Amino acid sequence: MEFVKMHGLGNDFIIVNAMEPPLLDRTDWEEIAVRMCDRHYGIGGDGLILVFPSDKADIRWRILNSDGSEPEMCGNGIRCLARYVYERGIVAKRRIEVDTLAGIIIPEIITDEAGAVTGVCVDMGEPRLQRHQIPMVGPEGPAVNQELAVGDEAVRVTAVSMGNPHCLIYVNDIDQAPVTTLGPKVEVHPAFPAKTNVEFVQVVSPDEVQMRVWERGAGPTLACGTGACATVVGSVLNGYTDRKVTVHLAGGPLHIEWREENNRVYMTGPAVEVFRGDFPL
Ligand SMILES: N[C@H](CCC[C@H](N)C(=O)O)C(=O)O
Repeated sequence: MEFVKMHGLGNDFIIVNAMEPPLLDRTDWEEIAVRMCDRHYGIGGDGLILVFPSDKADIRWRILNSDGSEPEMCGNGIRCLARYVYERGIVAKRRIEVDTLAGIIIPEIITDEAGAVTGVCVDMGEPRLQRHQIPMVGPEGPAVNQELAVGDEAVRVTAVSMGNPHCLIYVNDIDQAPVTTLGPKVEVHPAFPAKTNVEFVQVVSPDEVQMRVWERGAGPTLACGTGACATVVGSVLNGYTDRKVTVHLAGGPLHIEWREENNRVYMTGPAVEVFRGDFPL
């Protein structure tokens, strides 16, 4: 089975074109994702992206985490998908409509004067803030700067969904953030019935933050696109930043804007192809 390896700021994905039989008809993609994403026994990756035909958008995709779970959305992944289908002529348009579990998401290809792809801007849609939309247990309404008991710790959290759940924890020093200790505890906290991604955020200025992430179903990754979007929404709600923010991740910066006029979040960043190969099924 042919695949392409891509990444968005080091958040890396395996992409497979499943638009034709027999791949179109497979029902074991969760198991295949675990095998392909294994960094020792497989190709290695934070996730597997599958391209399918769609009757209501240009294409439909599935994104699977490296543990085989299926999130509603993935920001770095959809930039990689957009570049993949654009450069192969699968979708001969710069503005690509993708049918996802979070609704129709619209990446737009950015090129230089020579026509080379230099990045992707994605309309990530509107954030979801009501607890039932995260989902998060507790009194209905936005969860902004709420106290959450994690073991014998009391942590203040802000919860935002971009189709997938995010729990933001603000810290004073990003280099000391307990990503690999507190992250996995919050990921599976009973307050989040669908589990959650966990973002640690240090505010640098009204238009800059540092963020590190423990991802649901993938663990520590170098970048998280939906997490960066959630981080800006949460930072605005807490009064920490403006609506246009550079989110500095371990893998590099993402440019995020939560537009007041339409309540939609826009994410701009790179998508890079690393290698191609053939995986034995
Ligand atoms: N692990 C995430 C999905 C991937 C999100 C992240 N890689 C991104 O770029 O948005 C989840 O289960 O919600």
